[in-house]
Amino acid sequence: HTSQRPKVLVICGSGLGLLADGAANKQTFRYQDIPNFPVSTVEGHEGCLVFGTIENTSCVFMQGHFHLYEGYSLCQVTFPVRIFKLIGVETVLVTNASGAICPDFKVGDIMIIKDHINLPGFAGQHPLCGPNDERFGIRFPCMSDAYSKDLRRLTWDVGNEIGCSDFIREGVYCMVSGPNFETIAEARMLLILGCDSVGMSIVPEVTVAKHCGLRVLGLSLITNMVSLDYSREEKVNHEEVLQISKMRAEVLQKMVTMLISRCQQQSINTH
Ligand SMILES: O=P(O)(O)O[C@@H]1C[C@H](O)[C@@H](CO)O1
Ligand code: HPA
Repeated sequence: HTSQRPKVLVICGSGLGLLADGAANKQTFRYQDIPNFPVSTVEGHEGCLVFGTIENTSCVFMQGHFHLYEGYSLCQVTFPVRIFKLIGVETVLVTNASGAICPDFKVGDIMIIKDHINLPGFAGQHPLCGPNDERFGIRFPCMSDAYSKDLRRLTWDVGNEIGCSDFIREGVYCMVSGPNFETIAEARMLLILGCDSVGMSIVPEVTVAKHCGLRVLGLSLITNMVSLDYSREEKVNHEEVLQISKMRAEVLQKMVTMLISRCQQQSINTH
């Protein structure tokens, strides 16, 4: 149904579907119309695939991704990554919303993901469990360099250029299954474990992407401060998460669009 053969996949997190707005020649498909594709069940995830071009790079945007808490298996959650690998994607740019564990972070910060902690993976909820399909990758993939150093460096440069270096951070993202937000004791544990932010997504997709040799960049928008203190009165909710995503969507879209065109100029992604 499309003649586009994207080289870049952008996965849009909660409230970040607008990231596709920077693309030209758009062609949109609803997940529900694609055979065997999961559908989005969460507010802030439109459930559309948008094909388009940025400069001369063919891209596909997933407006909405899938979560364990929706009842999907990790095989279903990561299914699109494998599809796009087969279609010819070489680079995956994942975005999501997360809560800050690092007390120095502020709401609205954009965290470049340097590394992650796969907490569900520790408990056996891992997308690579089961027979290994050698066509995609090896049985025991290395995960110590999941997030491309080149792309992280480029993100800092682009961030400086568009004047948002004040709210760019770099850190460790921890995935929990959700759907509840963390208890204070859990948040304190995550701080001790070395997490800078916590969320409910993208680690399975990144793991599968790395397994099949894709280059990965992860950007996590800090939408709330996670309570580490019993005396703190504020309570996090999804509406607040979506409100902050909306507030930063435009700048993130600018960043993502520039990153993709710079990648092409510097031939970082599509070699
Ligand atoms: O971008 P994601 O989907 O990771 O966003 C977070 C996790 C939950 O889906 C939701 C909670 O507000 O936001
Ligand atoms: O505080 C949070 N915890 C888990 N997931 C999240 N997604 C956005 N904020 C949060």
